[in-house]
Amino acid sequence: TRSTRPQRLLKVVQKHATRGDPQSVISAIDHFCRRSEWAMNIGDEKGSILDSVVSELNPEKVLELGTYCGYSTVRIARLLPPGARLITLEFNADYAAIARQVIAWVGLEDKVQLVESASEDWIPRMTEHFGIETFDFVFLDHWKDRYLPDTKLMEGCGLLRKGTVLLADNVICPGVPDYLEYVRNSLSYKSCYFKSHLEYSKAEDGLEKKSVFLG
Ligand SMILES: O=C(NC/C=C/[C@H]1O[C@@H](n2cnc3c(NCCO)ncnc32)[C@H](O)[C@@H]1O)c1cc(-c2ccc(F)cc2)cc(O)c1O
Ligand SMILES: [Mg+2]
Repeated sequence: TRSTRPQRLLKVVQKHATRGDPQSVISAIDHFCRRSEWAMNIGDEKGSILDSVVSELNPEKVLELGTYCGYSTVRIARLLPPGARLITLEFNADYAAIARQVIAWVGLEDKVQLVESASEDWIPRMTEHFGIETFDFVFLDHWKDRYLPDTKLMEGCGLLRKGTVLLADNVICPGVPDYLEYVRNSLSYKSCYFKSHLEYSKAEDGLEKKSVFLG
């Protein structure tokens, strides 16, 4: 049977990227998605904004919702200081298998823990299973109708502290209207919008960065 797009993306990484070199993996995936097959990675333009938010924050404990093929996982993990940890949740077994191989290719397994599970099942287990009380940085890039319920779940589980930064992809395209309305009107967040473009496209898209300042 025909291979899947994530399988073809992994082949491109294994053929064109250098083991242990995150930048070469990022470049190989971006080239493939721009020139051969579009895929829903954050991409290079929004990815640079993600890089600057992570670099400025220097987080120790990071949560990513929606791994897909691991492109943003690699972008984030490559910037983390020694001892920092990134937990990424992916409930599709096929995508998780691809992402594990991409993460292994760049040699970032010691910083990244991929949990093959739905976010709503694992957010409540972060403390007892990983000993994580609160996260410093959360990247949301999973189903768009799950950003708001999962944010409320993280609040309810006490995983967000004063200063925790949440960064959400696709706030314009495909869009996350309920999430935007909530975080822009809620008194416990201040937020800013980074205007950009949909990955590998000229369509408008953007990232919304929120920092929790009232615990
Ligand atoms: O739909 C988009 N992303 C979804 C990502 C889903 C990934 O995350 C995984 N996932 C989903 N929910 C959960 C979950 N928990 C929730 C469910 O229990 N727990 C764990 N993992 C979860 C999926 O298995 C996938 O791996 C998107 C679309 C466009 C787009 C724009 C324009 C177009 F024309 C077309 C497409 C651009 C983008 O950047 C996009 O991110
Ligand atoms: Mg996205």
